[in-house]
Amino acid sequence: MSSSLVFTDSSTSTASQPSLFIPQTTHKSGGEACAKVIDGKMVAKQIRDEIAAEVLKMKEAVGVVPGLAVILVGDRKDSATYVRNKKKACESVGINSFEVRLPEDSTEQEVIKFISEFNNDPSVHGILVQLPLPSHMDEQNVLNAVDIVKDVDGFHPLNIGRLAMRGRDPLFVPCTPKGCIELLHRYAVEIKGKRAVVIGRSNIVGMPAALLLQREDATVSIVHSRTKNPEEIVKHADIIISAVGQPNMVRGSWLKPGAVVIDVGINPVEDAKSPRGYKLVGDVCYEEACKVASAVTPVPGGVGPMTIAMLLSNTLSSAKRIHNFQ
Ligand SMILES: NC(=O)C1=CN([C@@H]2O[C@H](COP(=O)(O)OP(=O)(O)OC[C@H]3O[C@@H](n4cnc5c(N)ncnc54)[C@H](OP(=O)(O)O)[C@@H]3O)[C@@H](O)[C@H]2O)C=CC1
Ligand SMILES: Nc1nc(=O)c2c([nH]1)NC[C@@H]1CN(c3ccc(C(=O)N[C@@H](CCC(=O)O)C(=O)O)cc3)C=[N+]21
Repeated sequence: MSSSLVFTDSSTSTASQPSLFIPQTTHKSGGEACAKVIDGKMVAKQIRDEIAAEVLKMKEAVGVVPGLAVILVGDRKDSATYVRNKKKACESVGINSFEVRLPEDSTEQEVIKFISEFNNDPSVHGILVQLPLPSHMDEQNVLNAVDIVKDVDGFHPLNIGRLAMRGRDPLFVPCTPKGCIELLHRYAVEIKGKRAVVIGRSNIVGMPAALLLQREDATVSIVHSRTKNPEEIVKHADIIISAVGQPNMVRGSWLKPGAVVIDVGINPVEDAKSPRGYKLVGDVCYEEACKVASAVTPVPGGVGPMTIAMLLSNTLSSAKRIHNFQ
C-alpha cells in the first residue's frame, strides 16, 4: 500500500490532527475474524524520517544540532540494550547523543552531579536517566534534578502535574504513553467519548497514559493489582492500553468485540527456538486478541519502537524551544 504519513509534533492535544494513514495489514488466523495489526515499527520509521528532515533543516538554518544525554547506572543487561538502541536511533536521525555509564554502587550525589552538568551544557537539549535506578537511590531525588526544560522523558513532577491539570500543558509528555496515543491517532481510532481502560498505574506508563486518554475526552478506568474482576472492567472498553508486565494476562475472552488493544508489555518468556533462549511477548494474548479485537499492537514491533521515536521527537522539540526555532 502506498500511504503518506505526515509527522507533526504532537504534544498533549493532537485530537484534531488529521489521520492520514489507514492500515491494511491484518492478522491471519485461519479464516476467523482478524484484527488490523497496528504496526508501530513502521510508523516509528516514518516518524524518524520526518525527524531527520527537521533536524537537518534546523542545522542548516541556525547551526544547531539537537543533543540527548543518557545516564545509565549499573549493569542491567536490558537497560544497556535499551540505551544502545536509543543511541543508534539518535544517530539515525542526526541527533547528537552523549552517554554516561556509572557503576552500580555510585551515590545519588554522583548521578545528580552529572545531571547538573548536562543541565548547564548548551549542546544538550534532553536528559534521560535510565530506569530502574539501583535500589539504594531515591528515584524522586534523581528525577527532580533534571531541568524541566530538558526533561524529555516527561518524568519531572512538574511535567506530570501539568499533564494532570485542565488548562495546563506539560513541556514534555512521557514517551511511551505519547507513543500509544500517536498510534491511535495515526490509525484513525476515535478516542473522544469512548470507554478506555488502562491496565497498570505506574508513573512512567499507566498513570500518564490514563491522563492522556482523559485529555482526549475518553472516559477512563484504571485497573491495577488490587482490582477485583479486572476482566469485567476490561470487557466494557473500546480502547485498552495494557502496561502490566505479566505475559499473556489479558485473554481474548476479556475483550469487547471490536475493541482496540495497545499492548505496552514487554515480557521475556523462555523459547528454546530463539537464539537468545527467550522471546518477548506482551501482556495480551495476541493470538486470542486478534480474533476479537478490531486492531492490536504486536510485541515486539508495536509500542516499543514508538517509545524511542517519541524520545527523539521530544529531544527535537526541546532544541527548537530552547533555540526559539520555528
Ligand atoms: N513498550 C515500551 O516502550 C515500554 C514497555 N514497558 C513494559 O510495560 C510493562 C509495565 O511496565 P511498568 O509500568 O514500568 O511496570 P510497573 O511494574 O512499574 O507497573 C506495573 C503495573 O501493573 C499493575 N499490575 C501488576 N500485576 C497486575 C495484575 N495481575 N493485574 C492488574 N494489574 C497488575 C501494578 O499494579 P500496582 O500499582 O497495584 O502494583 C502496576 O500498576 C512491562 O512489561 C515493561 O517491560 C515499560 C516501559 C516502556
Ligand atoms: N528513563 C527511562 N525511560 C524509558 O522510556 C524507559 C526506561 N527508563 N526504562 C526501561 C523502559 C523500557 N523502554 C523500552 C523502550 C523501547 C523498547 C523497544 O524498542 N522494544 C522493541 C524490542 C526490543 C528487543 O527486541 O529487545 C519492540 O518492542 O519492538 C522497549 C522498552 C523504555 N523505558
